[in-house]
Amino acid sequence: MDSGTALSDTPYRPAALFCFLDSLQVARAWGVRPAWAGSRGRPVPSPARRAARWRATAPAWRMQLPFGKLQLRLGRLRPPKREGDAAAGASSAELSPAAALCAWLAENGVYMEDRSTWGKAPHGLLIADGTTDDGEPCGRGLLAKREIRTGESMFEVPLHLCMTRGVADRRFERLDVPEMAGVDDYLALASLLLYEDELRARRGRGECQHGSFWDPYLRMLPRLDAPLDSSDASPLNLLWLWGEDDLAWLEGSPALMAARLLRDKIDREYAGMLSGVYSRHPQVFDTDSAFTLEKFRWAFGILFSRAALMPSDAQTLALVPYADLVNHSPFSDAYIDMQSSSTRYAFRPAWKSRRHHWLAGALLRGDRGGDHRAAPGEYPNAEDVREPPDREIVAYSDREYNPLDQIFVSYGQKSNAELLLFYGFVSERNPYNSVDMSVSLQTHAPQNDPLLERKMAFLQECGRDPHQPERFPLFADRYPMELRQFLRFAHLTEDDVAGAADLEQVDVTRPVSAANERASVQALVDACRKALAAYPTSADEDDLALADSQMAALLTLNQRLAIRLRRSEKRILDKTIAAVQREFRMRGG
Ligand SMILES: C[S@@+](CC[C@H](N)C(=O)[O-])C[C@H]1O[C@@H](n2cnc3c(N)ncnc32)[C@H](O)[C@@H]1O
Repeated sequence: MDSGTALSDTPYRPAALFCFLDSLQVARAWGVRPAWAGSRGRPVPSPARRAARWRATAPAWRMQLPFGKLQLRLGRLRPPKREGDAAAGASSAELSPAAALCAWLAENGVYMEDRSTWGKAPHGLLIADGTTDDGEPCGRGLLAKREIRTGESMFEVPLHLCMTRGVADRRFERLDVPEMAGVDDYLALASLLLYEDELRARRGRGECQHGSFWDPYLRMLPRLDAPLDSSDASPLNLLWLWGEDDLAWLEGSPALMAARLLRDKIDREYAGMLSGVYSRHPQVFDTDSAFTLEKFRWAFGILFSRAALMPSDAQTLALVPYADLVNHSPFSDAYIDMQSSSTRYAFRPAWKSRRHHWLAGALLRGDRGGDHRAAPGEYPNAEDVREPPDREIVAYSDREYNPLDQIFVSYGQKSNAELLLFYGFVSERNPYNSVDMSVSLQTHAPQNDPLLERKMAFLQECGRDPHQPERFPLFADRYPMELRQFLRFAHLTEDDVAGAADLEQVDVTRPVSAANERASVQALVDACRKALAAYPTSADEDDLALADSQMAALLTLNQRLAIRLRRSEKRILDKTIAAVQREFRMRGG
């Protein structure tokens, strides 16, 4: 290199993660919606606009009274009863988790029927236990039960069924833990999840009568101790929860460090809660069983992989039963959001079990149906802590679905490393896959670059820290022009800036000089080669390990995921080298 400035060899640290680590506010810090939200960077039509589009294109039956010929035709379309259909009359303990969830939704005002009724289309979805996308297992998912049209609302889940920050605040206020109102949203929601999950577990052990209001939802959540590669129980298998043996398969990948940092951060958050709120209220937070470090990690894993931050109201972070069964497709434009309720949901004993509850309560003069063993903190219907029923969570379909097609939403435009870190899977055909490249002025060799001081001062004026690396994502088919501009800037020589009063006058948005262009291109190629050399295996070896069925059969799920991730990163680095060199040659370099 002909200048003293160069690409830094600082280890990769994903910018997004670092913002997150600073504040724990994943989505807000990223400036994007997290788990669910699609179309990052693109204008998002409001739910009202989508609803209007849906109404405009809605089939006639959507507007009609729920009887007549059309009703009969729809009746024929009905698929056979499946596990996900609410099994009338059975108690929730006898039902499969999916059926119990559907029954609970129906009891709480969600329209789950197969036939249309006043102003309501038939419920369009069913829960499938083992789904796949592109041949890869996705765990549970939602399938279309009938044809679903573009723009149609696929489901509506009332906000009063969701776990939100507001619910956590009200819940812990009633438990006499006012400090919870002052902690971060994620910490409050994780604590609520652990508290409710302990009620569920105690009910399972016969230690209390009702358990949690969210019992059927909690039963559906993946667990840390569910066996990997199991088809019935779903394991929570996010990268940052992997053991060191599995992480070692990611040597060379930036994701390895990201996983360790995230786990350390969560562990520190736990230590903070343990020495603060939890230890001050031992009667609420049992740190020997319900609020252990392992369970705290589980709760954060659930929040990262399932909680939704609503695009229309970035303040609302929610665990949304049922909606969080939709799997991700990077090709989907659908996302979940919140809107004013289209139905008058009400807390009233209108459904069978509630009517029974209310009747029994009335007969026993307010004894709430004779719940003899209600444990402290047990709220059978949790009505006084739930959100008001004036809003609902919806997702509008971005395409047509045929019966039994799996429906998808987008969790956002995420790289494979982000998908593995926060969701536990890698997408083979992910157009948003990227590898971050770190570049900086090399401060340890200032004597070689007479312009180094000026360059550092200039970066500082631009609001950047010259001692910190700048990170840019490399995609398979593109990289940001800002990366080239930074490299041109880093490699400016005195000849390049001759005649310019200050560095600002040098236009790095286009080639500055032949030598500068050669140096900056070479720096990028060298950085990619260095990143490739950090992996202990080549892309060909990874391909072979996955393609050879005998070798692949010897690998565990996590080993396969690790190989798929690092192979996808190497492909990007290879393609970047080829593209940069081609571009340089085409410009006559
Ligand atoms: C919001 S949940 C979706 C429901 C989930 N499949 C379940 O069994 O409960 C997100 C999780 O689903 C799985 N998932 C979602 N989309 C996937 C995909 N395209 N491929 C593989 N797994 C996927 C991942 O395990 C992820 O952590």
